Amino acid sequence: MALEVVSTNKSFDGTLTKYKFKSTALGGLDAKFNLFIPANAANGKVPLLVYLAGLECTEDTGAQKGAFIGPAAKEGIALLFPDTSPRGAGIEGEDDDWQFGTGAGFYLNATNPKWSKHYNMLTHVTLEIPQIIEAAGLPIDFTRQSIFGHSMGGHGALTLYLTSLLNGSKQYRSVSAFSPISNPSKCPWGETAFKGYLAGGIAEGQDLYDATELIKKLVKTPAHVLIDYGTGDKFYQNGQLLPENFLKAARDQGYDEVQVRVRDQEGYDHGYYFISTFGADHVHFHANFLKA
Ligand SMILES: N[C@@H](CCC(=O)N[C@@H](CS)C(=O)NCC(=O)O)C(=O)O
Repeated sequence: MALEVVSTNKSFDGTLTKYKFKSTALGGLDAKFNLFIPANAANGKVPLLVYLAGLECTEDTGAQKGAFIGPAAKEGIALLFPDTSPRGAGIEGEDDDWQFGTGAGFYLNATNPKWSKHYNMLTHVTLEIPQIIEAAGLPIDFTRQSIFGHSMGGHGALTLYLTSLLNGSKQYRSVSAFSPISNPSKCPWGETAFKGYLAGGIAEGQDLYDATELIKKLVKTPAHVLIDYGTGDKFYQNGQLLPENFLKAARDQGYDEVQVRVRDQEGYDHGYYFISTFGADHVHFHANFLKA
């Protein structure tokens, strides 16, 4: 697994590099990711904040439009931007619908044989990319990782974080999300994904990949969660996000506002003008834990 440099750009005194490699987790397809390394990495390894983007996005979306790089450079934190799905698997129907298939990997490991060779974004993000970065000798301290994301990527960030608390690996110190799909087994986006990718359908998704269900399984485990969504978001209004369900489950589980904070931001929509407004806020939230 060799890492190939596709492009490099200086940004905020650090370097944003796009890499490409042959991904085993994605069935041998080429995979790309962007990695921002701040200038202070010249003095030693730096913590990592992983950003997962939403439907139809790529490894470039968050890097170009999120306004995360400046705040991360100031805090001395690296940023990792993976892609949102395998590319070019050639599976029948893969490109028919923007909500499923290409650009819509949902950060899970598929168990439906039709998708399971390629659609393994969970392993790709949590294991494969960290391993390949470490093997390349890049100055990242993987014992200090946090994760955030948007929409489908907010779902990914929440489920990867909560799973890492449940399985005891504590891979991520904190999680935040913009407009996350918070209860996917109860909304059309999540139902379509779970029915398509998982042999066990919605029941399997509800058990393994639904943030609202996962937080119900946590007992007295300290958590650090921040969520922002906009009240003018049409996907929120149409019941795709359901942040209230997640909030209720968290409160029922005994998490107070310090541990699980869900903020409704008046009038904001689903797009990157909203995300970039609160981008620095989210980076600073994670810096508290990554630099503790
Ligand atoms: N194409 C979709 C919208 C897709 C969309 O909003 N994608 C979000 C993630 S769920 C996104 O981040 N898009 C990229 C962008 O806003 O730059 C529609 O027809 O409504």
